[in-house]
Amino acid sequence: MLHDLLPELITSLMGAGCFEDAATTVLKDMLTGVEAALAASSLMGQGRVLRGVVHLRPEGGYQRLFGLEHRSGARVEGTGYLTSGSVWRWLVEHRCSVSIDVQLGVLRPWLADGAPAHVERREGAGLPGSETRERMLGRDATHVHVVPLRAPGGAVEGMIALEVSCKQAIGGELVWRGCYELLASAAAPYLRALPPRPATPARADEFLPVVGPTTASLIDLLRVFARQEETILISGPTGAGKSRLARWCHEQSARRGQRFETLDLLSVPEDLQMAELFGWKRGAFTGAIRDNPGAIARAAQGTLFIDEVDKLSLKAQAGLLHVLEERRYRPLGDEGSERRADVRFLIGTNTDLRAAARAGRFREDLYYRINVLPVRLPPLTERLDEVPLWADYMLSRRHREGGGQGVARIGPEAVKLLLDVPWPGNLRQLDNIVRRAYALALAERGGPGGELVLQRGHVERALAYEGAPDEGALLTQLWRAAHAFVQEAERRAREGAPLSLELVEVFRGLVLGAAVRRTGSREEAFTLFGQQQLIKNRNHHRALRRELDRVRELADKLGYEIDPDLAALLNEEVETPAEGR
Ligand SMILES: Nc1ncnc2c1ncn2[C@@H]1O[C@H](COP(=O)(O)OP(=O)(O)OP(=O)(O)O)[C@@H](O)[C@H]1O
Repeated sequence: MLHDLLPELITSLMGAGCFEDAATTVLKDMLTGVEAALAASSLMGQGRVLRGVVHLRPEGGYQRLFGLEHRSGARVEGTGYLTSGSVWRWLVEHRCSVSIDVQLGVLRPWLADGAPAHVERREGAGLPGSETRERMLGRDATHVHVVPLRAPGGAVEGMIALEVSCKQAIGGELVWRGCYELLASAAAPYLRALPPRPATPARADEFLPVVGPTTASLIDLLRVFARQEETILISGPTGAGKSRLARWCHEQSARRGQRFETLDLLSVPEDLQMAELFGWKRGAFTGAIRDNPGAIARAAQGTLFIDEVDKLSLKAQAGLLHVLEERRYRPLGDEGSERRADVRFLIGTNTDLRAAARAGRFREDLYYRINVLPVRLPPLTERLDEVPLWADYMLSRRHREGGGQGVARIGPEAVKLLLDVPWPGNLRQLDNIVRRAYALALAERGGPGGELVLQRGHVERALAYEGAPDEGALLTQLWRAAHAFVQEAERRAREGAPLSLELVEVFRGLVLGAAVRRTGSREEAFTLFGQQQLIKNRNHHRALRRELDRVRELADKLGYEIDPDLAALLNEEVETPAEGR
């Protein structure tokens, strides 16, 4: 009986040095239990135990995956075995074990300690989709038993899946006798707390030039995920490297060599999201003067990375859900039948999608559909061991690009300083700092040349620029604001109340207004933009009022609630001091 194995299991777990040791221990016991149950049943000699897999995936992303399988009479490690996203969802919600008849797609919940609940769920959430079933059958699994791994508060943070091949039991009863939940509870604290086995030095490459000790196990996991066809959800703060990692996943997948497309939803106005995704036929909407294939068609046979997925409108979310489930889509304005979407989807976000789903901003079903293989890329401050490596890589790249000879390296004091920066902009910010520091070092030396060492002073000065907005980023933000403006104008035009182009000039008023609020002085605000002459003639009050009138006019026209700071400014400006002429 599995019960009898418990004391020995705990002793072994106490001696385990890493997650993989603990996973091996508990899987061995469970697989032995399944074998014994099969042998004691009427199916004796008719079924085979295939493998067990431990998944550790607390909220936020997968942390570990480990499998043990029977091969030629021996148990060997294997990791590429995923269970079903919908079963995971079911487990999180119901927190009890389930067994799945893969062929029939029947899911049977079990009560604690192996008593089957008398419910057969043939419909609704929890049933593995047909793709998942095919994948499981493809590796011979006809029956899967899934046991939750719980955190102390009861939340499910992982699962153990045991797979059996027994064609005779399809549609019938495969008996999972034993107390798998008990063993899982005993093992859960060790599985959650033990560190991963020290990873073999990760291979850096052209697409992922740095893999530090902290992310090595995450990258190993992602390498396994990349080879599947399932959707990977990459979350992480802005600038952490999600887009580059998505590209790397494509290069690790069977689709490498095919197209890799990115659809960054931050730069696509809501009205055009569906069109950008699915493409359109000429005349599908005003301005559609020729056919456009759309991102899915452009990525055909390859990979499509949809970044900032949380920016999708609810309508476009429904469209994406359809294409993820049915693998079919139709371009806008196309009267023909739906087209097949032969694309592997990778999804990026820097927000908490689960929270967005709870708040009703993101469809829950879509969240679960894309949350099959979630990974969280930590902020740079959680992987400080990578800072010197990335800085070194970025510096050498810059040096090479600039035609520099010899090596460029970072002095030890400069490295120390880099380790103290909070890095809100993550790798992107680090790259900017390194570029600036390099430019300063070059300027100091009087131009390019041979070997170069970045000193602490260079980095200090580069960091001092941080408060100042990067010109490129500023232009990008203006570009996005322009899109938002045009989108609003389009909406109004459809309603027969077009916005006047004059109102575009509202931006000047907003800038001056912001300057007044920040400096607390009209004079300082105008001086900031070189308008001393206006001040001298005491015309700046009138100029400001004119500009702010435009802002007021736009605010009235749009009828939206405006930022309280802006509202205060507009009210404050009603009275204007005496002016010159
Ligand atoms: N694998 C990489 N190789 C080279 N540079 C990288 C890599 N990953 C990140 N970087 C650096 O970090 C910057 C940000 O990376 P990336 O655009 O992938 O981040 P992100 O997480 O997708 O950001 P956002 O959420 O803002 O889209 C890059 O422009 C580059 O300077």
